[in-house]
Amino acid sequence: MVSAVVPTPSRVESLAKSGIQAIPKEYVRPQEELNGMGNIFEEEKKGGPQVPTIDLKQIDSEDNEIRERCHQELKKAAMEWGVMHLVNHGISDELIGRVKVAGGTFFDLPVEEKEKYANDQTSGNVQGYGSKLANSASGQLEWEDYFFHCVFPEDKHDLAIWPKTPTDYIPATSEYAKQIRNLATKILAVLSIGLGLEEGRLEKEVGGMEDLLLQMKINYYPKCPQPELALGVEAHTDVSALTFILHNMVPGLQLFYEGKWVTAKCVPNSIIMHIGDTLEILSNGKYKSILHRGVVNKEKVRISWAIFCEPPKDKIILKPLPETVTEADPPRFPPRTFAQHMAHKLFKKDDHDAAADHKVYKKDDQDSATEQKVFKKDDQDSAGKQKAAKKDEQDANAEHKVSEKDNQDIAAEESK
Ligand SMILES: O=C(O)CCC(=O)C(=O)O
Ligand SMILES: [Fe+2]
Repeated sequence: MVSAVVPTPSRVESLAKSGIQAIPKEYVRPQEELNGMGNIFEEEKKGGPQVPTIDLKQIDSEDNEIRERCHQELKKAAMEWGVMHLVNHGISDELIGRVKVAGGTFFDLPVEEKEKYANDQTSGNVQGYGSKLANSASGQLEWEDYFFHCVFPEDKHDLAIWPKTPTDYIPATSEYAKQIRNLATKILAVLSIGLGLEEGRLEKEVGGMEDLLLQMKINYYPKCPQPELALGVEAHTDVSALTFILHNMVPGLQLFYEGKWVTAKCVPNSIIMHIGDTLEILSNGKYKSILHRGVVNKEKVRISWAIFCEPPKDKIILKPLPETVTEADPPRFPPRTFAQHMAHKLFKKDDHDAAADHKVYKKDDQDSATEQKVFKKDDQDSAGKQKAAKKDEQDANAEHKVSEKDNQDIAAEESK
């Protein structure tokens, strides 16, 4: 008798729908990444420190005092948390509803239909429908599929690769991207003023209207039979300047704040905004890029729509702006282009993974002793802040995030 060849599903959605009770070992994360994870619905109800909610209604108020109060709150949240729920952000619920329906309808298509949009990471084509590559036997996978594409500026986006179904996908998503771009300008102005800079400064430093690139990643997290063993998105900081996130009101986002994982509550009509590494660098660490991860569950599919606002890869050298540096507070980050910054994070990947990926990585900052003294930001941040667990290069491009985690740090921190 000829034994049937069972195709290995390459999409997490297919795996989830196959009825398996136990997840394949590639999706089982090491114990130190899972400590204190809990059931996400229970976690969402917990008290303790909460991601701040910032009301932007008065961001442009004519009244100096009222406007100032709004600006101060935004600045404080960017400095203390580096992540916040934005409300009264000026983007209509109707448009946001359309974006969610469009993305949701696309992901409701059969996997075979979505495969027509599959990206090809091996040839460097990261745009389209994808999942993290199973690049080695020990490679860790994430419990999600995604759709990734550039959404702004218009001369850099390629509508040919955007979903054609549903028909509202393109109009809704491009209009949303345009409005997010304008919101980014306003936020960057407030954050510039918050550093004592002229209001257009950060906008210019990240590339302005022409060069700041907006990339959308729709994260689709299927139901997971063993959510306590998996991660939808592993712990990382975003490399972007700013990231704006919508979701389908299913909890899943966790932030590593003061040594503990805090679950973001689902705030109606809000947009979650992250400060990414780019602004952390430009502000010499005054604005924080917070470590975060995506947790999955058994009961509900979770979808999130992240727009990463990123400086051009090679055109701009990112380094602390002179105005943010003093003798007492020297530069915490060495000058690097955005591409170099991403590569540097990848270099910090541990040797074991590096071998598995058939790439040569240097150990964390061993390249320069001087650099370690002046620029070792991870130490300054907090002993508890987790570092290093990495993505392969294509994945990092596709997901515009690079994970950071030091297993011992996590174990030490979370066993407290
Ligand atoms: O799904 C989320 O809420 C967060 C996803 C995320 O962190 C990312 O795509 O970089
Ligand atoms: Fe992220």
